[in-house]
Amino acid sequence: MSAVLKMTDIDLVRGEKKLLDHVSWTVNDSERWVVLGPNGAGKSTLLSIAAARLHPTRGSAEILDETLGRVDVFELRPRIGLTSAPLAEQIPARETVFNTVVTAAWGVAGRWREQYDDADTDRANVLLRDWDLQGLADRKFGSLSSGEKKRVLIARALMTDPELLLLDEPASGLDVGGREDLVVRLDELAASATAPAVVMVTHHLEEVPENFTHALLMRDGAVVAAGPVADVMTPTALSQTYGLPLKLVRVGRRFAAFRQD
Ligand SMILES: Nc1ncnc2c1ncn2[C@@H]1O[C@H](COP(=O)(O)OP(=O)(O)OP(=O)(O)O)[C@@H](O)[C@H]1O
Repeated sequence: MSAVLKMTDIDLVRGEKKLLDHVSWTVNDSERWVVLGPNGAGKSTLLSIAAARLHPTRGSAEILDETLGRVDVFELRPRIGLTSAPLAEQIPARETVFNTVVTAAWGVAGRWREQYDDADTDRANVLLRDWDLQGLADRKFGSLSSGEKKRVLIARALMTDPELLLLDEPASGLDVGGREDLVVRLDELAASATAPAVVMVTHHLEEVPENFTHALLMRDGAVVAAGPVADVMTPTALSQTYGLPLKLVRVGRRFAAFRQD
């Protein structure tokens, strides 16, 4: 077991505001983490540091054995898969599904004059098959349903065969059927011994796949609790995180939370 992510005493300050406050967190290569916390808790900010898109103001962030600030982030980023709403917005609506996936090999969002070799094409085709997208390869990204777009973006994030996969609210905006379809697919990924380490930010406990192993709870830029799901996903820790009394319901190895009156 080795660490793919090691944050030590990280602060991130913008103006007067501390977006992250003394955050220490380690993710090992076989782990699948969910990050939970109320709006504005700092989840996306933390993920942006893990994705080598933001630097901490203080503290150290080691990503895949490289230290942020001492590494060329353009060499590091292809080793990290990322999906997020801002990245999705960069995909041109007229781009095809195949090109949306394959262009991740060059780290660009729209195909232009880059050359792709057979290995790139083969990898993109495997991912389209794995994510049940082969029938949509020639469709324009902008014409897809929300669920199809989410699958394309995850396939794209996996294009470079990353060692760390970061998913920022991958199921946002999906209906129950779309959510369940995605949760099952993410669960299969989480259960796979060949999958990279996974970190997923979500607002909804129902979206946590069964095979996710660890949870990080955040509030006001700070860590409330971090560790194995069984230790961390408790009514007490979740109530503290969200600032209201919560009842936790377990269905098998899935969760839901409701206000405790
Ligand atoms: N550049 C910035 N300057 C000042 N404040 C910022 C900046 N970027 C983010 N923030 C603030 O930092 C806080 C944390 O934002 P972040 O997006 O990380 O939270 P989050 O937990 O992902 O929230 P949500 O669940 O609503 O997406 C928010 O209060 C946000 O307004």
